[in-house]
Amino acid sequence: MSRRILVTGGAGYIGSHTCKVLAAEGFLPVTYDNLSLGDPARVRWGPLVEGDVRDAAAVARAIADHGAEGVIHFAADAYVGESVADPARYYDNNVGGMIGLLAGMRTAGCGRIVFSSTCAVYGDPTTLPISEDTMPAPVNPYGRTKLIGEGMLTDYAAAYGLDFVALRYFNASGADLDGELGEDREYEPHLIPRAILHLLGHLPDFQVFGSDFPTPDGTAIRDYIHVADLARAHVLAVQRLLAGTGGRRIFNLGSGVGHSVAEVLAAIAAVSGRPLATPTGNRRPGDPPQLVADVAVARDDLGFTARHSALRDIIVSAWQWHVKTHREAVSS
Ligand SMILES: NC(=O)c1ccc[n+]([C@@H]2O[C@H](COP(=O)([O-])OP(=O)(O)OC[C@H]3O[C@@H](n4cnc5c(N)ncnc54)[C@H](O)[C@@H]3O)[C@@H](O)[C@H]2O)c1
Ligand SMILES: O=c1ccn([C@@H]2O[C@H](COP(=O)(O)OP(=O)(O)O[C@H]3O[C@H](CO)[C@H](O)[C@H](O)[C@H]3O)[C@@H](O)[C@H]2O)c(=O)[nH]1
Repeated sequence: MSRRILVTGGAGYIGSHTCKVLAAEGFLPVTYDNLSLGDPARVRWGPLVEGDVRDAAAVARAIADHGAEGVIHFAADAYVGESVADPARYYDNNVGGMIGLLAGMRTAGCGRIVFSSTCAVYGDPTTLPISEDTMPAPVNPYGRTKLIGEGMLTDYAAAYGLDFVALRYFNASGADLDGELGEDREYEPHLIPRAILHLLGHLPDFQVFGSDFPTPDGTAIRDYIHVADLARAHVLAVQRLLAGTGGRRIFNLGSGVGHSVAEVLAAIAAVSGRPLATPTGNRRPGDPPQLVADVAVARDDLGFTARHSALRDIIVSAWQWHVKTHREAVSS
């Protein structure tokens, strides 16, 4: 029988891609999602349990009913700007979600978890690339809620014997290499899908947020990692926990290469074959100038190296998926 993993947020972007890879690796992913942002149509590789991670009793039931041996916890709110405007929502869902989930796991006797953390825990670091031993100093409520989540894992591990792997992703991007899944949100805040939706005529007001950063071309630099690579890293983390070979660890997940907003837009124009006019607006509050991962620890300890995260590969997969899914707006 396939080993079962409860995947909170499995109806979302990274969660659904991870369920697909889990199934390909012989696991049965049991999606646990309240569908606040998720889409049930993306739950195709295992059952869907509709529920909220803040509901400890429902989490415990889902784990027991499905015999889950571990949890991958994606369910959260994850927009930096929204977290600044409405921190209560973030503390409620992201910290409250951790409280409920970990309580439910304890009740059900499930002691292994892979946690979606973020490079936002680092804030605005001065030394690049960013290694895991950089002192966390988040600059927005979203990053602070994720750092609290990491702290809870450390404390629960010490007190209750929980085993965990926390993965600090840099910029998740791209679409499933078979074209089955992609990045599709009701409100889309991220650079690559926004630029593509703009080119396809679905988003009129696209602009570059700031060209006065202390970077070579003045636009902000990020480390983009393909969602297929992220998904594979989660499977490695789960396998590590199930094997009992050294959890309680934190890993960066990135490509190790930084690209500026201007470089990303040039790549989108090249892949699409369309000129992309890029008006420049103000900086977005809370955006650090540069975030690039040091990937050595994930490579040497987790055995993870990004394979699909060359910028062009990311853009090609995203472009193809959006063209297929959204098509051209009638009047662009
Ligand atoms: N997208 C990125 O670039 C990025 C970067 C770093 C970290 N992360 C983290 O990865 C995780 C997944 O991100 P994503 O981009 O796939 O987001 P997403 O919004 O596509 O998916 C989140 C899913 O969680 C569900 N959910 C939210 N609150 C819930 C709750 N209380 N109970 C049950 N389900 C709930 C939503 O319905 C949705 O399906 C998040 O934890 C996010 O913080 C994302
Ligand atoms: O329309 C847009 C959208 C974005 N940007 C810029 O493009 C870069 C990347 O922005 P994204 O919104 O795609 O990604 P972020 O780096 O802001 O966010 C990512 O990193 C965050 C941590 O800092 C969180 O983890 C978040 O979930 C994750 O998507 C930023 O400089 C942003 O200002 C634009 O210029 N125009």
